[in-house]
Amino acid sequence: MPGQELVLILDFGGQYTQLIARRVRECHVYCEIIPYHTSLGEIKERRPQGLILSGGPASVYEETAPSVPLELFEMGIPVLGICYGMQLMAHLLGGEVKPGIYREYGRTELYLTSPSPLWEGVDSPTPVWMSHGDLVTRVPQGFEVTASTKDVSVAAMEDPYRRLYGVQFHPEVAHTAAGKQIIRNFLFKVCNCQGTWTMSSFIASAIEEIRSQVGEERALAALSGGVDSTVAAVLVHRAIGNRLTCVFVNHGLLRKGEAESVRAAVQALGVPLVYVDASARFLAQLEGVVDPEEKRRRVGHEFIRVFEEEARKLGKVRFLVQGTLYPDVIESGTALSHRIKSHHNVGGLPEEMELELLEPLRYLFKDEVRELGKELGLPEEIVWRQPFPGPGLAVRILGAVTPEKLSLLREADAIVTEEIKKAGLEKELWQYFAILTDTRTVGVMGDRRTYAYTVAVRAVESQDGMTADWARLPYDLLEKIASRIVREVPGVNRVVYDITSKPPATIEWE
Ligand SMILES: Nc1ncnc2c1ncn2[C@@H]1O[C@H](COP(=O)(O)OP(=O)(O)OP(=O)(O)O)[C@@H](O)[C@H]1O
Ligand SMILES: O=c1[nH]c(=O)c2[nH+]cn([C@@H]3O[C@H](COP(=O)(O)O)[C@@H](O)[C@H]3O)c2[nH]1
Ligand SMILES: NC(=O)CC[C@H](N)C(=O)O
Ligand SMILES: [Mg+2]
Repeated sequence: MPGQELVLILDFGGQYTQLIARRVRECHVYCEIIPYHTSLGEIKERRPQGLILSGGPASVYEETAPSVPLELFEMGIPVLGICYGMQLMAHLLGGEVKPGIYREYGRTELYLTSPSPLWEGVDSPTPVWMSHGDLVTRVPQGFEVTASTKDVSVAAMEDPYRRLYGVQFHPEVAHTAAGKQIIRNFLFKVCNCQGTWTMSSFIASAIEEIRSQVGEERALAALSGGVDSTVAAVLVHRAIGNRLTCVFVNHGLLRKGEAESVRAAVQALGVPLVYVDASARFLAQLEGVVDPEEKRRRVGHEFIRVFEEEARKLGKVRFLVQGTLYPDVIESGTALSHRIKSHHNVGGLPEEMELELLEPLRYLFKDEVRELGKELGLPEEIVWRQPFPGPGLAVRILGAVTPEKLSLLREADAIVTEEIKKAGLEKELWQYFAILTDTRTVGVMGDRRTYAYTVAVRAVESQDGMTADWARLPYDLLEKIASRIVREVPGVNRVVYDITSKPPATIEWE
C-alpha cells in the first residue's frame, strides 16, 4: 500500500510466519510476508520501517541453510530475528550457533536479565513458547544477552546501536503471554511506527488503485454472497460504478433459502447483479459422481463455462474480480505443500477467459475483510456470514448427489443454523453445518423399525480456516439439534457430532 507504514517479514519456512503477520497487523501496522531470498534492492525500494526474520526448520550451520546477505543488517533498518531468524543473525554476524543437547518444545519461563525496549511492560519471569533444537552459544560482537531460561542462556540478545534484536522463543504464538506486547514494543519503541493501518485508510487507497488499474474498462465479479466476494465487489463498485457487473450462480448446491437471500441482500447494496439459475446443468454434471475430487473438478469446470457465457453476453469485459485473501496467496506460494483437496477456485478462469484478475483483498486476512465490510456499511448478515465452499452442498453429501439428498440436507442444515443462531453462538464459531453421510442405520420410531440416514453435525472454531478446533457446544444445544433433525427431517434417524480437529481432519468432509 503506497504511503503506508510497512514492516517486511522474511519467511524462512516457519510454521508460525503467518501468525507474525497477524500480530503485526493487530498493532495497526501494515506488513507483508516475503521470501527470504528477496533481493536487498527490492527490500530497500519498499522502505520498510522494520524487518522481521521468521523461524524455520533448517539449521544455520548446514550448508544448504537459507540465508541472507550480511548487508541486510547494515541498512540501518531495525531487525527482529525470531528463533531461526535470531540464530541466522548470530551466525552471520560472528556469533556461534550449535545443536543443543535436546530439543526444547513448549512452554518455559523467561527471565529478563537486562533492560531492553522489547521488555517494556513485560514481567519477569514470563511464560514463553519455545520450538527449537539449536542454540546461540556465543553472541556476536556488540550484542548483549537480555533474557535467559533454565536451559537456554541466550534466550534473547540485542545490539541497541545497530537496532538488531533476536529472540529464541516465539512471541507470535498465543502461549507466549507477553508476545504481543514484545512485538508491539519492537514496532513502536524500536521501529518508531505510529500504527496508522486501519480499514478506513485502506478503502481510500484501494479505490484509487482499482481506478488506475481498470481505467475505462469493464469488470465482472463472480459473487457468491460470501463475505469475501461481496466485499471485493462492493469495493470495486465504489471505484468504477456501473462498469462492474456481478454474476451470482445458483448451482443447485446452495443452502435453504440462500438463492433468495443473496439476491435480496445484493440488490439492497445497489450493485448490478445478474442471477443465473444453472442448477439443472450442475446436477447433470454431478449425476452418479462419488469421488470428492471429481465432484470438485466438475463443479469448478461448470462454473467456468457459466462465467464465460455471461461475460460474452455482457460484451467487452476485461477484468474478473475475485475475493482472494492473503492466506490463499500465502498458501499457493508454498510450492512444496501437498494438495489436500482442490479448493474450487476461479484461479483456473483467467487464461481460458482471457480475463485479468482484480483482487483487491489479496493482502487481507478474513477478520480484516469483515472489518472492511463493516466500514463499507454492509449488513451484519453478510459481514458475519460463515464461509461456504464454492462446490456447496456437493461436498457435504457423501456419495452421489441427488435432488432428494439435497433437499434432505438443506432441511437438516437449516435446523443447525437456526439453533446455533438462537443460542447466540454464530459469531464465536467459524463454521457450523450438517453433512449427509451415506451410512444408514437401524432405529426405532413410534414402535416401528426404521432404516435411515445418519446426519453429522460439524461446528468448529478457527481464526483463518487453516487449523480448526471442534467446538465444545453445550450438550443441551446438541440434544436440541439432534432431536429436531430426527423429528423434522424424514429419512434421518440418527445424528452424530464430529469431534475431530483440523489437523488431522479437514473442516469439510470431502
Ligand atoms: N454461487 C456462486 N456464484 C458466483 N460465484 C461464486 C459462487 N460460489 C463461489 N463463487 C466464486 O468463487 C470464489 C471463492 O468462493 P469462496 O467461498 O472461497 O469465497 P466467498 O464465497 O467470497 O467467501 P466465503 O469464503 O466467506 O464463502 C468467490 O469469491 C466467488 O468469486
Ligand atoms: O471456496 C471454497 N472452495 C472450496 O472448494 C472449498 N473447500 C473448502 N472450503 C472452505 O475452506 C476452509 C477450509 O476447508 P477444509 O478444512 O475442508 O480444507 C473451510 O472454511 C471450507 O468451508 C472451500 N472454499
Ligand atoms: N523454530 C525454529 O525457527 C527452529 C530453528 C532451528 N531449526 C532449530 O531447531 O533451532
Ligand atoms: Mg463462499
